Amino acid sequence: MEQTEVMKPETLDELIKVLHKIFESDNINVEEVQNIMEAYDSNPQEWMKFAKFDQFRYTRNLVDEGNGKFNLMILCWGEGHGSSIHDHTDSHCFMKLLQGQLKETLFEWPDKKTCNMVQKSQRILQTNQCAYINDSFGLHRVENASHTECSASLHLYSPPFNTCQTFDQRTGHKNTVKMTFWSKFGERTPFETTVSQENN
Ligand SMILES: N[C@@H](CS(=O)O)C(=O)O
Ligand SMILES: [Fe+2]
Repeated sequence: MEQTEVMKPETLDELIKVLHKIFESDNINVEEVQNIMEAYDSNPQEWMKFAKFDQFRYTRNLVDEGNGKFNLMILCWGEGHGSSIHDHTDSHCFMKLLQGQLKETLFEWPDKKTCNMVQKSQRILQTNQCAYINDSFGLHRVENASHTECSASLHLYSPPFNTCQTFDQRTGHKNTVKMTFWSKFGERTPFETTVSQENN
C-alpha cells in the first residue's frame, strides 16, 4: 500500500495540506492519519478563529471540506458539555484534543432483543492525543467533565456525513438526528428556521 511518510506538521495549515494528500487515495491507513494528527502540536493561535463556544452545548465548527473526501471541524466543549450516545454513520472518525481533556465512554451496539446498553470502556483523552472510532468499535459518548475548563477537539470524518443515530442509555431506543455547524470557515452559520434535533 502506498504510504505518505509520517512527518510532523508544524502548523494547522500544514496538517490540512497533508490530510488532503493522504485522502486523495481511496485506501486510508487509519494509523497513518492518527499519527499525523497526533504529531501536530496544538497551537491555539492557529485555530482560535474557528473555535466558537456556546454557553449551553458543544458546537461544531467546520474548518475544511477536504475536497469532498472528509470534513475537518473543531468541536468546542464548555464546562460539563457532552454528546449523546451516538454512532458515526459508517465513517472513519478521528478526534484530536486541541485543548483541555475529554472523557470518552464506549458502548456496545444495543442488544436487538433486550435493547440493553452495555458500557465497554472509558478513557480520558489528553491534549494532543488523537483517538479513532468507527461503527465496528461500537458507540460512544464524549464529555468535558471539567467544571472549570473548556475543551476543544479537532474531528476528521471520512466520508463526510450530516446525520447520525443517537441512543437512549436506559431504553436503547435510537433516533436519527441532523448534525449542524455552528460556524463554517470561521463565520457563524446563519440561524436556521427549522428546529432540528441535534446530537448534544
Ligand atoms: N461525533 C460527534 C462528536 S463526539 O461526541 O465524538 C459529532 O460529530 O458531533
Ligand atoms: Fe462521536
